[in-house]
Amino acid sequence: MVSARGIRVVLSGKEILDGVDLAVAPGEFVGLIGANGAGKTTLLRVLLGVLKPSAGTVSRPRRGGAVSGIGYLPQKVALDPDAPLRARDVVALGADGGRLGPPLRSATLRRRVEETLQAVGASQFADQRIGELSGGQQQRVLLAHALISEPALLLLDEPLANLDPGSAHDIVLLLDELRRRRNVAIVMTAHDMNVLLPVMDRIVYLAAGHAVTGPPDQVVRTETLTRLYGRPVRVLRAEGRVMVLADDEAPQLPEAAHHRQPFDEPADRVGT
Ligand SMILES: Nc1ncnc2c1ncn2[C@@H]1O[C@H](COP(=O)(O)OP(=O)(O)OP(=O)(O)O)[C@@H](O)[C@H]1O
Repeated sequence: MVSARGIRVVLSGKEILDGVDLAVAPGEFVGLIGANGAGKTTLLRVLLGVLKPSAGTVSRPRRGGAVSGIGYLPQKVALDPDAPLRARDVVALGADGGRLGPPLRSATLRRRVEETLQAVGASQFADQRIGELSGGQQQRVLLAHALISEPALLLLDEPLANLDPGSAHDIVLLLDELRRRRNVAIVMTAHDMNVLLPVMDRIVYLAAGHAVTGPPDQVVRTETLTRLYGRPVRVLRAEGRVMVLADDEAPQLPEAAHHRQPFDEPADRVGT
């Protein structure tokens, strides 16, 4: 679906990624996990093709001989609260982005918009102005915008940011259902891997410019992440949640829940 080999990215003379490999199969759910500044957005932009790596190769889904079929939801979407756009208009705007050939006829477009709004559970607020919607409702609309061109691959940059835990859980379940129903592959970044643990097939854990990839229970282990970070970390599991702490912080667990960890905004915050 998409594969990247030996990705190295240098920005303003600083090495951000080095030797990152990744391959995503159709219908697979991949979580791209890492602390602030670990390089998650950078890697997504490389996969999308808007950032050329300093070294390495990427192959992307093809449709009719041309590279196409990627839906992208950026981390920051500036939605003008006063824009005279209804949710359904925002979805329709995504319709022709990834397609080849003539634009969709209006009846076909209307039907597709309806179906996509329904798929993401946004039909009931389809006629409201986008600026009037809550964060979670907007996120559903933006997902529909990314989905309407029927991409084979969805690249989602922090789609759960600013959502309450209930809404985040709903969006994750929705994505899981979509990838099963449509066989769309999903690569999604997140700080807190916990919400993704029930659905992720694979994790790409980024730290110190490098990545480890594999099933979550193999990647999220003390010895694996200690090697990746290049310093001692401890993986703790409690009440079905996983936490990654600097080794010397681990015994002070209850306190650590309220303080920043040595890893600036660690990938998996305690108690979040
Ligand atoms: N255009 C740029 N020029 C120089 N450095 C950059 C540029 N874009 C990003 N960086 C740096 O690259 C590193 C990785 O940034 P990136 O946005 O990929 O991280 P991230 O894992 O997505 O972080 P976050 O979780 O905070 O969104 C950061 O140190 C950032 O400052």
